[in-house]
Amino acid sequence: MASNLLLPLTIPKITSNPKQIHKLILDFVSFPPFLQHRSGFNNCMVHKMSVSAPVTPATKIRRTPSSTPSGPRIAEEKILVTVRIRPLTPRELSAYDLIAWDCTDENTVVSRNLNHERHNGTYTFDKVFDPSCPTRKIYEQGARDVALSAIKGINATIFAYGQTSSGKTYTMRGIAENVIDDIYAHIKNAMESKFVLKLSALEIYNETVVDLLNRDSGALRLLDDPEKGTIVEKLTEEVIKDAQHLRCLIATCEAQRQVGETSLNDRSSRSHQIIRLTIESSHREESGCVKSLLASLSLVDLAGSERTVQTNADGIRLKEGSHINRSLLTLTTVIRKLSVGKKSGHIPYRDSKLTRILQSSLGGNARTAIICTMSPALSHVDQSRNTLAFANSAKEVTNSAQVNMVVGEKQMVKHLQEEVTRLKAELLTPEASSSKCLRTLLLEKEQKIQQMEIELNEIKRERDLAQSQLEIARKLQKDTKEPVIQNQVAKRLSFSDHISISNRRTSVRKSTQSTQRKPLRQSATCMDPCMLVHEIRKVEMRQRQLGEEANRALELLHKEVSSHRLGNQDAAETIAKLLSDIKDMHGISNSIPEEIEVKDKASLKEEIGRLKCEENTIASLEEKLENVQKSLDTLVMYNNEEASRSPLKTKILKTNGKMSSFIKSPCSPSSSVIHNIENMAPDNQKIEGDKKASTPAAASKQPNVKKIQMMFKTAAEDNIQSIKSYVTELKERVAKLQYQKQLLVCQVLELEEANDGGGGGETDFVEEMEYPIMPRHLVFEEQRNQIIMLWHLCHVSIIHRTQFYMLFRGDTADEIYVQVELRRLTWLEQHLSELGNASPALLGDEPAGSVTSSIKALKQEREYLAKRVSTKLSGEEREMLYKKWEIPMEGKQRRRLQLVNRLWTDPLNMRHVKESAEIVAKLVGFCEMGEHASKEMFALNFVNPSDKKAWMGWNLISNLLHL
Ligand SMILES: Nc1ncnc2c1ncn2[C@@H]1O[C@H](COP(=O)(O)OP(=O)(O)OP(=O)(O)O)[C@@H](O)[C@H]1O
Repeated sequence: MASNLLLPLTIPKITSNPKQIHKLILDFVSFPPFLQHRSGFNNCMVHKMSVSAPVTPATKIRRTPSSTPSGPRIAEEKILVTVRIRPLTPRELSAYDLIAWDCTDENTVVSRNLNHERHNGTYTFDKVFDPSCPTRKIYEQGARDVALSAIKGINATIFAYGQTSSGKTYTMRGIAENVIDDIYAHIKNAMESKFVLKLSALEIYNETVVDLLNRDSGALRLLDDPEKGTIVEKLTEEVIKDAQHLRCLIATCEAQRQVGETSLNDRSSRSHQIIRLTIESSHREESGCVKSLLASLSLVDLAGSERTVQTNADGIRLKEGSHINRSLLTLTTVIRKLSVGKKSGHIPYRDSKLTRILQSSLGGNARTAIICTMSPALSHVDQSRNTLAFANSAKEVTNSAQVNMVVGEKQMVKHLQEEVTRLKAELLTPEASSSKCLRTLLLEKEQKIQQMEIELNEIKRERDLAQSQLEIARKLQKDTKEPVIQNQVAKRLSFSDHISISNRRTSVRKSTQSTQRKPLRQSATCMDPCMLVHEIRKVEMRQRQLGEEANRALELLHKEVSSHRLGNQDAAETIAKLLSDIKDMHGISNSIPEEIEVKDKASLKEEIGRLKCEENTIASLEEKLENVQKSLDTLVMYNNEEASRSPLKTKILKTNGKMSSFIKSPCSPSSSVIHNIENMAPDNQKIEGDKKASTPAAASKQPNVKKIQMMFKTAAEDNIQSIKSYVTELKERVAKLQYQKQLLVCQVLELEEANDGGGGGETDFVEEMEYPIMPRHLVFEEQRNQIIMLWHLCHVSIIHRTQFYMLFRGDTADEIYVQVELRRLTWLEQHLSELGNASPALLGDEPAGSVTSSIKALKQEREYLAKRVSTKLSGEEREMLYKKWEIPMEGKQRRRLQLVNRLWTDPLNMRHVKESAEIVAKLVGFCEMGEHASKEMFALNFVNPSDKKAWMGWNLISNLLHL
């Protein structure tokens, strides 16, 4: 869409004042090279500069301070969100529909709560317009400021969002009219500038992009341009001659757009329409050099969300409605995630063509205003609530708009050369009177111009260098996700590198401060913080394991020592100390949090702080191990002394039982020896008896007892020795871990420095990263929303939906079922749409037949459930539901069917989904089934308690499989 946007620049007369030219060039290069965004057009440089877009007090745009204190500032601004309530339509008036909303002031809309719900809805926005408000006012207060930014080189987007028939097209038509008037009024007044306006227009119909200025070109492809973002291939762009021409083209686009009749709107837009006006303004500034501003204004009229029950859509309208709802669901998800901020993780722009095309307007380089339109009618209250919920999220989304400036370098150089030639010519034909003075002056000028030419070349060279650096940085950033860099990280962590940590840290700091600062910082920036934090986590886990191992070792030691029954106060103290030491160690390792999500810069900083604190903790861990080792040495010494001083016989024999428990420990290094001892002396009592015996038999056992003593002593020493070496080993491992961790800290510090010290461009690298880890509950919620939409699109049994919805709440064990369901439904939906798009001649009646039979099955299912309403719901419950779901007073049977027909019809409204599931669950006695409703039944098939396959989406799959 953006291709061929730029016309060759025409240069008005340029000043010959070298000072001014020089200043302009300095202006031009005063932005770091990484901010000099190179456009796709030859010989032009597009600058993105900070925006100081005027903010009228009336619009009350919320602004947040720039996140980059130094360097060029990028203005961050929240999306301007307004709400327009239209008057009741003749259709609503004739149905005696009630008004359900009040605008209590110019920022607040309140639900009248005619349904007596517990929560009264009050919503506040930048502006709220009541039904009497004319479009001119809506334009002035909710769109003009943003729209006219396009004249100043800032991309702008205005879009209307709302349910079908809420007045989006009506509003956008008025906005476009006003924009055209204002833009041409501005052009008329800006005599010093030249404007080139171009128009392109497209619609997204059933997920197909169509050129509204040339429908014959068929479906257009979306391409990803690394610099320009998503572009539409081969989209026509018309150069606008004047206001009348522009109006005419917009009218043509409107006439080309897909429109159809539904029960809610005679002329319902069945596609999303995007009209893009590109404005390029070149003007002569005081400095006299050419600069152009280039921006686009997108006017977006979305198709409206619709409930099948209300539109009574079938056939082609149903298919259109499904596509509309689906892309709006993606838009809602994108907005919801953007509103949460960086914690939200991946933003699914690519899930629909609409969000791909609008990506830069949603959280990107544009100023955006959204006008949410809604019907005041009570019959649409749920849909209006959805719109307001969308508006609520949208008002939290922040954009970073920049001025897009274009400078034609070739023209500048050419002009300078012309200037030199002109001055030379003047020199050759001097006027007699002032010849000398003029000659000197011209010589001076010539010198200056030469100097400037040199400078210009230098600037060009710098720019090329910066661009190539940027390319390398980008490439590196891409590469960080690949194994090569992971290997590099691993290399950096390897212990073969014997440079001391402090040296390394100093060298890192020095190098970042040196003249080589940029490449180093770039490489640091390219290190994925997630990867670093992941490495730190691994180290911490190993530390925890070491703590546990040390704990086990000390417990063994404790058993070993107590088995000797030293009975000595010193030894008891030693043991107590050892145990408390090891507990401390364990505590330290346990105090390391298992999981910290590091998703944004703030938490990364927190993480760095925590790591810094932990250096002390690790030091104390080392100290404790040192103490443990000392204590062990003491024990060994004590043991040896004891062995030489007093016979251990009695004590050892008495503790035989305890030793055996130690023997069985897998850590015992002398189990075979002790095992022999066990066989030789199986019972304390017996040996005690033996000891006292004076019979020859008893006497014959005396040498055995000595042998046993010796063996016990050796075994005990062996054990202590092996535990000692084990502790030494642990100590070494902790030291290694500390080294490893400090390396990581160094890397994180590098990263921090690179982020803090760098200009906006480098910060962007980090901020733009999409962190892959997303909390499980959010993933589940996301997937469940998709499933709900797919159920709706594939006409899956509502009993199946209910059971699935009620059973799977996001436990870890549910993941597999959710995956299976999602895959199966995605497959089904894809096949349905493929069949839907295929030529009927190729397929005969099959796809239509499959869909029809599913819809029929769903209808039968609803009839079945309607019959159960009177038996499964009490009279009171029924009345309450009729009231709540606005079921008109008609025959009993009809009311029941109407109630059931409304269940599971609004996949975008989670409250509706939950309530529907609860009602269906009651109707089929799902709550009573309790444990019988096993999750496993979802593993293979769509299910239904009554086993009527016709009700399942399954029969649809079977049909498809037979194609
Ligand atoms: N502010 C308003 N004042 C008077 N009439 C309005 C207003 N807004 C909308 N209408 C009328 O309401 C009807 C529906 O409006 P419109 O076609 O603009 O809705 P929409 O949201 O674009 O619907 P869809 O999504 O189905 O295309 C039209 O007849 C339109 O003239």
